[in-house]
Amino acid sequence: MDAKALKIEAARAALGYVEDGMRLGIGTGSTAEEFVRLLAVRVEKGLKVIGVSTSERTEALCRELGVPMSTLDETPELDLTIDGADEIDPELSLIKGGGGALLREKIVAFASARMIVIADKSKVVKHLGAFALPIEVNRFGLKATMEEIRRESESLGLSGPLVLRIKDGHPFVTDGGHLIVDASFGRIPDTRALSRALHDVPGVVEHGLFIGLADLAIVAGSNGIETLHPVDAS
Ligand SMILES: O=C(CO)[C@H](O)[C@H](O)COP(=O)(O)O
Repeated sequence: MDAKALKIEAARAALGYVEDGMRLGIGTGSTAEEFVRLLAVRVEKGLKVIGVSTSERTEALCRELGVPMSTLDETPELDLTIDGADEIDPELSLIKGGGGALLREKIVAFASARMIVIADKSKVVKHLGAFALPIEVNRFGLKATMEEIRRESESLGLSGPLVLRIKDGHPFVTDGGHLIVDASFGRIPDTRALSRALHDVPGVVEHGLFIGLADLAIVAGSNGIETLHPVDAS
């Protein structure tokens, strides 16, 4: 099975957790998009849900396919969020933001009673950090912010290139109007310490470490679907 087929299988399995009447957070990325396509088919057949999207891109797809949508302001408490991830560790801590939607994704996940991550098996790792950590930053004072990120991360023994994300020859701009810096730290031994350190930098809006948010990961591999629960590392 190719990666797309695996994403569809993970999305299909996640649909089994969606119940009539649910308020659903809907993620961003190619796996989340497969989920939206399958959800739309169920909605057409009569499933009643209301969605809150994590990006303009997802919002547009949901509306195009007829999934009823709300906003987080109208619907501030959600039953379940289903979203993809760039990396998933055994605690179900995640790196997210490969698609640049990490801020809204985190706000929506926090507003949800449960979060289910859907992915193909290649996203499952022992330790987070091989995938460059996306950090959403304010445009103002970009260089000073990058310098401060460097200092904070070095104080934790982390180093590596910090690269401003570019798309089509221009800085990538998030739905919130911010920029993304991708930090290639390599293995991140203490994700909580790094999260705190990054939040100490005033120009950092949010980062792509999702710690303690995911309740379940549904991963699809060549041997089928696996359902992963967080392994307590404390
Ligand atoms: O965090 C994300 C977007 O900000 C995505 O969920 C993540 O990048 C995974 O994307 P894909 O399903 O396309 O591999």
